[in-house]
Amino acid sequence: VAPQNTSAPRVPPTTNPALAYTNRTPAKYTPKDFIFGKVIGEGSFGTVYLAKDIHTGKEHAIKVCDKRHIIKEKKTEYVTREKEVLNMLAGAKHSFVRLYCTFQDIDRLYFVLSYAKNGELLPYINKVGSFDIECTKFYSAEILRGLEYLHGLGIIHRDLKPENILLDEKMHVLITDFGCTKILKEPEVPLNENETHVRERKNSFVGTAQYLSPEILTDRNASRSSDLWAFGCIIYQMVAGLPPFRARNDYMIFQKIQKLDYEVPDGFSEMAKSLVEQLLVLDPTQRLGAQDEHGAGYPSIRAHPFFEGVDFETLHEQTPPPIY
Ligand SMILES: Nc1ncnc2c1ncn2[C@@H]1O[C@H](COP(=O)(O)OP(=O)(O)OP(=O)(O)O)[C@@H](O)[C@H]1O
Ligand SMILES: O=C(O)C[C@H](Cc1nc2cc(Cl)cc(Cl)c2[nH]1)c1ccc(Cl)cc1
Ligand SMILES: O=C(O)C[C@H](Cc1nc2cc(Cl)cc(Cl)c2[nH]1)c1ccc(Cl)cc1
Repeated sequence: VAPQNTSAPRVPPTTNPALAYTNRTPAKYTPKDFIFGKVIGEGSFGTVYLAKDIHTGKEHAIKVCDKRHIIKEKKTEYVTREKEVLNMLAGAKHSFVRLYCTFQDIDRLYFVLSYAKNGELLPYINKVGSFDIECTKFYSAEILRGLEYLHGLGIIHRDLKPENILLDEKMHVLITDFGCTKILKEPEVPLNENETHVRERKNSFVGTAQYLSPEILTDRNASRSSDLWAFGCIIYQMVAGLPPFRARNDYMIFQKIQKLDYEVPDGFSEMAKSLVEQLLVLDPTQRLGAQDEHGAGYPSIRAHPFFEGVDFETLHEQTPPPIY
């Protein structure tokens, strides 16, 4: 406790909880260091709670996983790997849901994550129908920054879609990777020459198939370029309000993807159309950015006229354009 300054007038200890935070955080957290609030989501592993760190007042999303369930589902490997991935992302100053700390008690594992106060990106696209060009440029640029960082670490997301793009309090992008609710074991994807971190993938056909690239559908061999395809689908969706490959069921969606069967609606911005057309290319090696040198970001995508005027280096300091 700070030494009492005797010369100052005696004031009653504050009753304002905001001033009661010591900001001294414990070396190892326990559940008692948090005030658990409402449930913000039910996952396949456990429950995600809104929680407040009693030392800092900071809000977090805490993913609480039941150990017995993880063991029963034989998913300790997956959970351990997701923890590794999240730890690798800890260096990212932006763009990702971050893992602040982990701890356990007798029955549960606790992942203390950044809290995406404004939820998923998708409802914002649905609410306004489609983004104006300023919003599309800003949010595509923030997602691109995330992909550059992720691919720079040799990590491929493999399941990039609007549901995995969350928004923080200031409406900046926080990429995460919610596993699919049913996680079916899938043969280990072979490590390709430059991929250092193979993430065990759940059966990616569960959940939304609309953003899957042709190569994931056919030979399951994902590469960084698979994320560029998904990136193209998301840009299309921000402009058109709907994903490019739509059909009544997954099988028909797969057909359309493999035949590159999509239309660009009237009124679709020419610049965005040009960028989308260069990302939605069946041959992964021919997608814009696929030839860029690994680990040096995507200069050829940044250079596309669509991103004219975007300052990529200061995105996270900029105020996101209003979505209306
Ligand atoms: N960091 C977060 N901030 C805000 N909301 C979150 C956060 N993490 C999860 N949620 C919410 O909780 C819901 C469930 O999260 P969870 O990650 O468990 O989903 P899941 O798809 O079952 O993933 P997994 O299979 O890996 O558990 C999400 O759909 C999301 O709405
Ligand atoms: O303290 C650490 O970091 C290491 C432990 C390791 C660990 N203990 C486990 C117990 C079970 Cl039942 C399952 C997994 Cl995946 C487990 N992983 C741990 C604790 C909490 C969390 Cl969220 C992850 C891993
Ligand atoms: O918040 C979630 O549900 C996702 C996280 C894991 C997670 N995997 C990721 C992979 C990538 Cl590439 C990026 C982020 Cl931010 C990622 N986050 C997670 C944490 C714990 C467990 Cl048990 C499963 C998944």
